[in-house]
Amino acid sequence: MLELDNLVKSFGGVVATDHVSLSFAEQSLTAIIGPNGAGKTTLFNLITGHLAPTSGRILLDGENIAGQSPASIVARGIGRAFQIASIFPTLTVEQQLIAAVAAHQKSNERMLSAFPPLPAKQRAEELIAQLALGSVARRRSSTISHGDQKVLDVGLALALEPKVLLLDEPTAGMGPDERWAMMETVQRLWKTNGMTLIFIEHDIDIVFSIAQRINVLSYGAVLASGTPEEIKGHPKVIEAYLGSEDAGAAA
Ligand SMILES: Nc1ncnc2c1ncn2[C@@H]1O[C@H](COP(=O)(O)OP(=O)(O)OP(=O)(O)O)[C@@H](O)[C@H]1O
Repeated sequence: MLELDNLVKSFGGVVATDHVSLSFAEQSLTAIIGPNGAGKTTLFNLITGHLAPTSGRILLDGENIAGQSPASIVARGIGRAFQIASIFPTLTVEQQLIAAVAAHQKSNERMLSAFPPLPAKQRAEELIAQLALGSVARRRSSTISHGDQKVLDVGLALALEPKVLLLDEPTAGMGPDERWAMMETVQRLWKTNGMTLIFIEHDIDIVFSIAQRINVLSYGAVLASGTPEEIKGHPKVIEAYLGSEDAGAAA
């Protein structure tokens, strides 16, 4: 349903995205990995409309959305978690989710008029339960843990009911236990909400245990794409990315 076709993005002489062709099946869970500077975030910025590609197509359900504005791409169902929980530090977790749900319902008013949505508060409560944020729901977001703030960021993206959700390093800045808890939450949300989820992650253990498919980028290009088993045994990946220690483990 989401397909990148020969996508290229150059910044002057730097080719950050080098003829990338990838497809993401509906309701799949895919990780994007690669060394620093491999072009992972650039790829997300192209998909969300924050960057226009130099060439190539981004097909969502067959329609080319490459170069459209971020707002129009969000409206088409591609969401992304940003660090927005910290932008409204005086609002509680619950207030932020209610505001996000209400804003989404407002923007879809005409479309939804035939099917009245749940009241925003009720939908926000559902999200709080899914996000396991019940114990902090009435606290200002500036006073909750870094991990909970990142979960709230995911929830604010989910309030827009995306078909495709992009998460750029959801576990960044977390300790090991918090990382696994975060990824369990992400996995649960993915299963419950029936969406296509694509995440960038540096923690290889998390990637191999959670992702259904893994795309490896190197110097902007796709080095390998496959299931965790295929990627673990891929000679180019072992050589360029996993290193000799993991090569031994993967053998
Ligand atoms: N706005 C920009 N202007 C110029 N060069 C850029 C810009 N954005 C990214 N680049 C370059 O494009 C390449 C890919 O960067 P990108 O941030 O996409 O990599 P990444 O894989 O996300 O890295 P990291 O893991 O460090 O976040 C790098 O060489 C980077 O310097």
